[in-house]
Amino acid sequence: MPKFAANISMMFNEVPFLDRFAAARAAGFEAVEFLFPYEHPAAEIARRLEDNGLQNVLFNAPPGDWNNGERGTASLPDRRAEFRESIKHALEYSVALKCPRLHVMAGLVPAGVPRDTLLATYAANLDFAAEECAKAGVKPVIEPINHRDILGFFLNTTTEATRIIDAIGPERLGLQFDLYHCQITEGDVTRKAQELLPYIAHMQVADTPGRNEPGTGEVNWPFVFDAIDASGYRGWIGCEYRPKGETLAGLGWFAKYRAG
Ligand SMILES: O=C(O)[C@@H](O)C(=O)CO
Ligand SMILES: [Mg+2]
Repeated sequence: MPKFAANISMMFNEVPFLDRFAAARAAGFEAVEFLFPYEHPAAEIARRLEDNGLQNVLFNAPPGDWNNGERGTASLPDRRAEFRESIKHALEYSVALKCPRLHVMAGLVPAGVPRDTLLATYAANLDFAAEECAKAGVKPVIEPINHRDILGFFLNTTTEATRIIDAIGPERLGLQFDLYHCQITEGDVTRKAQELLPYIAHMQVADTPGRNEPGTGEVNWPFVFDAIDASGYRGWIGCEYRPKGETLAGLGWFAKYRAG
């Protein structure tokens, strides 16, 4: 049976962030993921997890100035010192939250910098992240993102991602396989999920084209989820979607997967 984690950056926005843990648990989730925990003390988030019997399975390293459009610093040559600090800061949270995966975002391609320079920076930074994460028992992950949601993002395809993962070592760096981005950029999501299994350390889903809950768009999710399960994937699948209406009203698809 596939295991689903609620993405509480997108789901349960009816209540403030710290109250979304209880809301996710009440809806039948045993795990949560979110983009960024840094506005809240790690101890407070740890308490919410504990109080609600939830695991935290993924969050992102600090992405630079998110509110001003930045989407990660891992490929940016002039941000290496900041990148290193961001990984150390993230890992303090990983340890406190007992979170096994850390998403490291590549960043937006800056004008006038050769792609080779960005790639060399990306590789060096990911090697550093892998080293630091390993000491904390965490696996860093990278995610190819489509150009519609994040125009100009450095990492767009699973082929680019697996190339860099092979260079760093698949045991040190994993693929965050977001089927929503894959469906937009590449398609063939079921085959991709099966073929990329050796690289995948986390999955995420949303229906296309609207990025809403499974069943609101073009993908046959029961078929895809059955195939993922049959492939032997036993990791978490994050529900990284914007509910079309109320979060609870859109959880019909989840009824057959919820615990208990
Ligand atoms: O798919 C996404 O958008 C996210 O997983 C993310 O981490 C950054 O936007
Ligand atoms: Mg994603």
